[in-house]
Amino acid sequence: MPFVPTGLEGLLVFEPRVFEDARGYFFEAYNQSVFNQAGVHDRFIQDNQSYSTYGVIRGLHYQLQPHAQCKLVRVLEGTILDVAVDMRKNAATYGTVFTIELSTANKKQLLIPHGFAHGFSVLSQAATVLYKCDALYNKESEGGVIYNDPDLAIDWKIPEKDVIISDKDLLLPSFKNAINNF
Ligand SMILES: Cc1cn([C@H]2C[C@H](O)[C@@H](COP(=O)(O)OP(=O)(O)O[C@H]3O[C@@H](C)C(=O)[C@@H](O)[C@H]3O)O2)c(=O)[nH]c1=O
Repeated sequence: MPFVPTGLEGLLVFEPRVFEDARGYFFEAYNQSVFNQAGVHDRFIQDNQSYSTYGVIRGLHYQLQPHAQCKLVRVLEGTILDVAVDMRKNAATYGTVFTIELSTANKKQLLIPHGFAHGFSVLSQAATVLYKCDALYNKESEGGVIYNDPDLAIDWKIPEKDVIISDKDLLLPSFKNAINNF
C-alpha cells in the first residue's frame, strides 16, 4: 500500500509508485480508486495552488464545520515543511504536531483529515504547492492558530529573521484561544 500511517488517525503519507525511464518519470499523483482501496473516501472538489519564496510560512489554517476541509498536499516545485496540528478534542493525539518534508524529489503527499490545522514553511529557494480539498473555500468559516504558538512550539526550520508571513496570519490566536471556538 502506498499509504504510510503517521500515528495520528486519518493523517496519512501517500508515497506514489514512480516509474522512471530514459525520458524521465511518470506517476499517478491522484487515483481515486487507489485512495478508496485504502479506505480514503474523501471527494476532492477544489484544487489550490500557491507559490512562495524561501522563508514563507503560511498557516496555521482551517475552516470550521460545516465547511471543514480534508486536504491532500503535494509539492510541484521545491521543498516545504508541511505541518498538521490535531485539533480534535476527543482524539488520543489531540494537540499533537506532525511535520514532514514534502518535495519535488521525494514526491510524498500528506493527507490531512477534518479536525486539523494546516500550514507549511518553504525550505527551498521557492516552492509551488498544490492541494486538493474536499470542501469549497468559505471565507466566513476560516480560522487558525499563530505559527509561533508557545504551547505547540513548532520548529519551522526557518530562522526567525527570515520568516515571511502575511499580516492576516500574524493576527491569528494562540492554540488555547483557537480551540475554544473550534
Ligand atoms: C484559501 C483561499 C484563498 N482565497 C483568496 C483569499 C485571499 O484574497 C487570497 C490569499 O488567501 P490566503 O492568504 O488565505 O492564502 P494562504 O495563506 O495560502 O491560505 C492557505 O494556507 C494553507 C496553509 C492552507 O491550508 C489553505 O487551506 C489556505 O488557508 O486568496 C481564495 O479565493 N480561495 C481559497 O480557497
